[in-house]
Amino acid sequence: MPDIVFRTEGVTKVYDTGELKVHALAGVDLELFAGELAVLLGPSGSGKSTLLNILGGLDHATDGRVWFRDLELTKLGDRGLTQYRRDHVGFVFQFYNLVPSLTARENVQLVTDVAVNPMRPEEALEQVGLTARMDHFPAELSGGEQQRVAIARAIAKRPEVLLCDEPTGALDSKTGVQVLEALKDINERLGTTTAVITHNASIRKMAHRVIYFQDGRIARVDVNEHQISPSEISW
Ligand SMILES: Nc1ncnc2c1ncn2[C@@H]1O[C@H](COP(=O)(O)OP(=O)(O)OP(=O)(O)O)[C@@H](O)[C@H]1O
Repeated sequence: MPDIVFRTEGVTKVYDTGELKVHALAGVDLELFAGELAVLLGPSGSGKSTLLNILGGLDHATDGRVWFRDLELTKLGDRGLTQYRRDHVGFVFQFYNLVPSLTARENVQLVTDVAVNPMRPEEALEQVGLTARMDHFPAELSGGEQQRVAIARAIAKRPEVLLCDEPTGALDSKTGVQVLEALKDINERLGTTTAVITHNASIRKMAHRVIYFQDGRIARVDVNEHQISPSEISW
């Protein structure tokens, strides 16, 4: 039996913007397994970010149920979700959201200063291959390096899950591959369950499983028997 980290049952999400109701998720049943690297693919507007935000406790489902291990997220209020995010979830977004006036090390330290059992900032930056750049400011780093600082910041609190929304969306192929290598390394070395949303179909080749979205539903799940290394991916 696989060790299940996330389970969703009939999750729906309706955004009510007054005149218009947008059905972003229309009944999603999904399991994510401990230690896997799952890639979420699908057309723009198919609901990928909405689901990731619900799994990460950034948003509430309209209906249905979501569990992280034994914790039912759909029973939690805002305070419970904040605690859940703080204790268990690392996020990586398309834009790195680093503090420009702080060095790489200090950006990571913002998290390690308040986490319960964090790595040292130096250790987190070493995990993403940035030991030599720890005292650089974001403006002195390439886009890929800045994203790796953001990944170091996300993993420094040793989260059980890492949720990534278009982590290479702003990067060219070469720097994007370095970011994917950092994610793969963390998944393998730390065993962090990782979900990656992307528009880039070639990234699916490094995943254990590929989850295809269509119109707010999961259209298909493929198991990838032979994952290739990010260095063999280009776009
Ligand atoms: N805050 C919001 N208010 C209203 N509608 C929203 C909101 N957020 C998302 N939507 C709508 O919900 C649907 C699903 O959006 P979502 O961002 O989850 O899709 P996605 O698959 O991640 O798309 P993309 O690949 O473009 O990021 C879309 O129709 C989108 O316009």
